[in-house]
Amino acid sequence: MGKPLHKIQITMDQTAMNSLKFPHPLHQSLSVHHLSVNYRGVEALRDISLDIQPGRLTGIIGPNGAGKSTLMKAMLGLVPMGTGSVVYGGKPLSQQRQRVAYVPQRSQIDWDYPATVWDIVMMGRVRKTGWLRPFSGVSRRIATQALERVGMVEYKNRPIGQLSGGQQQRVFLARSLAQEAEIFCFDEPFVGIDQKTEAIIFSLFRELAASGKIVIVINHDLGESIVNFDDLILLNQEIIATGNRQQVLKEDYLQKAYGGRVFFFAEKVA
Ligand SMILES: Nc1ncnc2c1ncn2[C@@H]1O[C@H](COP(=O)(O)OP(=O)(O)OP(=O)(O)O)[C@@H](O)[C@H]1O
Repeated sequence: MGKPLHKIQITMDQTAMNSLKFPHPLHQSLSVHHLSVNYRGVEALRDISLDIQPGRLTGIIGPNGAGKSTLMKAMLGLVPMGTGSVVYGGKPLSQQRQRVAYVPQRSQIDWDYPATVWDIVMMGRVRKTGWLRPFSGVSRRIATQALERVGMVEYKNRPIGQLSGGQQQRVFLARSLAQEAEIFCFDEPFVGIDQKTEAIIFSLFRELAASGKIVIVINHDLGESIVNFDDLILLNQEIIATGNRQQVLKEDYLQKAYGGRVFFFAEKVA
């Protein structure tokens, strides 16, 4: 590939540079072994096995109904697995929920819930603080810093329902930052947001990955933004392909996942 190769080179150099700049003390991958999920007898996921690496921005892609959200939820113990296991640092992830920050799809959040921006971000500190205990000064500082990082600190007293979609997404991102997690999971964070906010969110994801976190993002959009991902999991009930972006964005894999509906764009974005 003459022209696209140039693009690949730049991205690979960037990733390599990040690894050098930010050593990853944890170096623990997240491993999924033979995971399957059935909803009332209907198979949603079949025999999924994969490894997700820290320090990389990992995207889960696939057509509507492929099981992307189900995979994320099953990994986090939010829907029951039929078979399989999910292991992090030698232990089941379900026993280590405090290490995980999860932001669900917008449609699964009750935006009429009477909470301010500050309330939402402080929810990220509840596990570290304990229920019904007052938040410490440290927790308040961490929450403020998280809001500053997403550029939302001046909105801290606003009811969450009164913000735009992009602002709401940034607040939930701040809540996940306040959790000080090791594994970050985002289900379709770019739905209904403008390109500027998308760029801000991607740069935060990249920062998280560069600091050695596991960052997993479901992304239904196969447009140019796909170049932001280091690794991809291409799914359609089963794994079609996993690996780095160049390994996954191949015409035959995409056609297998999407059928005839996908036009060949792999050279352009890989
Ligand atoms: N709670 C549920 N009960 C029954 N079936 C479900 C449930 N949740 C999802 N499914 C089914 O499981 C399959 C996978 O759904 P899932 O939401 O994981 O796919 P997805 O890839 O995230 O889709 P989309 O891109 O449309 O969000 C679909 O056929 C869906 O209808």
